[in-house]
Amino acid sequence: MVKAAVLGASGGIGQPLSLLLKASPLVDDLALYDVVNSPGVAADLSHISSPAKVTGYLPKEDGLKNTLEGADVVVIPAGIPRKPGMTRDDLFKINAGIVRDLITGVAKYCPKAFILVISNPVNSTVPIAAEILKAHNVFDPSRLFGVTTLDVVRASTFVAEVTGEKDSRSIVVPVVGGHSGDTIVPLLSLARPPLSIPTDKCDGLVNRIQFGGDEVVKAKDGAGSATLSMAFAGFRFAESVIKAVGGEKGIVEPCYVYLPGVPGGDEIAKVVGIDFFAVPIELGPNGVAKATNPLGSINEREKELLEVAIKGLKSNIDKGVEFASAEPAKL
Ligand SMILES: NC(=O)C1=CN([C@@H]2O[C@H](COP(=O)(O)OP(=O)(O)OC[C@H]3O[C@@H](n4cnc5c(N)ncnc54)[C@H](O)[C@@H]3O)[C@@H](O)[C@H]2O)C=CC1
Ligand SMILES: O=C([O-])CC(=O)C(=O)O
Repeated sequence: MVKAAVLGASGGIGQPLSLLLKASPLVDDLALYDVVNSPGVAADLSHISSPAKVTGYLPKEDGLKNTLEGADVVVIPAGIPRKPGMTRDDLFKINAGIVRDLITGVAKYCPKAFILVISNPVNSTVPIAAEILKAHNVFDPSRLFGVTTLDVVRASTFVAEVTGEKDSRSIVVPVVGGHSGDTIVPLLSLARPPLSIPTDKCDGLVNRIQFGGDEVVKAKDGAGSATLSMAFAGFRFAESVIKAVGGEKGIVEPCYVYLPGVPGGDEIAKVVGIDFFAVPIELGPNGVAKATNPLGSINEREKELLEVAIKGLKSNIDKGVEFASAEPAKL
């Protein structure tokens, strides 16, 4: 039995993500939570002929508790998205409190669940989540993930556009660091199969992967940011976690984790000098089975990108940690 919960299920990401989870044979029970419209989304999805039972809850009448009790996987796309001219950090003011309160619910009602944080700024919302879980004495770093899969998906897609590869799924690019602009570090030198792209084109590609989110924000022109590609990416990551927990071996997905607390992470934390960082993670029955370190063999250009990313991440992480200790949840 796998119960998945989506917090922020009525939103631009929440709805298509919930659709993909409902369509998945790997999910038996799907609980949807939002401050608006979640019973409607649940009623709609419940007519789909797939195994998952779907329920929808609002905050009233213990909605968060009912959503989370018994949940194995909790996916969190709740919060406001960007408009043109905004950075992800501009979302902190509103989304930090939303994530803090939802994670407090997770700590109380399903402390052993795998938690997948999509809400931006991921660089800061994941440290907030960690602090809240710590405060409740239920923090298991192997079960808390910042979802950076969209960066990996974009890397495959954009590289394929340059190389002419028809099936972008066959291109795997490790993307490390964080999830915003120059904290995103695509490691093209470690792509599989190896790439033969001229250096000048590499710089353009790296920039497109780092700022791919801006392309969508600009094109949507005030109506939000990536939702459908994020639903695809979020589902891919959730499915990977569910499969690994179910015993499937060899699943590796880059994601943003608390390095000192996960197997193999301590050494990488020493190299980068910060605690939260995305690296390729081998998933297993308990979440993170092993953090892998691709940084030993990167090229000089990538080392420069890494340095910039670490600087930005440091302040994003500190901001999240400070917020969580200054403004503990009121729930
Ligand atoms: N990690 C990533 O790669 C990506 C992250 N995002 C982020 O995902 C978040 C959601 O984006 P969209 O779905 O486009 O926004 P949206 O505005 O369409 O949907 C957000 C949903 O969250 C709900 N919500 C707000 N406060 C809530 C609360 N306290 N409890 C439960 N639900 C609540 C809203 O009612 C709404 O339905 C944004 O912060 C966005 O920046 C977006 C794309 C990629
Ligand atoms: O750009 C945004 O604000 C949404 C996001 O995180 C992405 O598309 O990568």
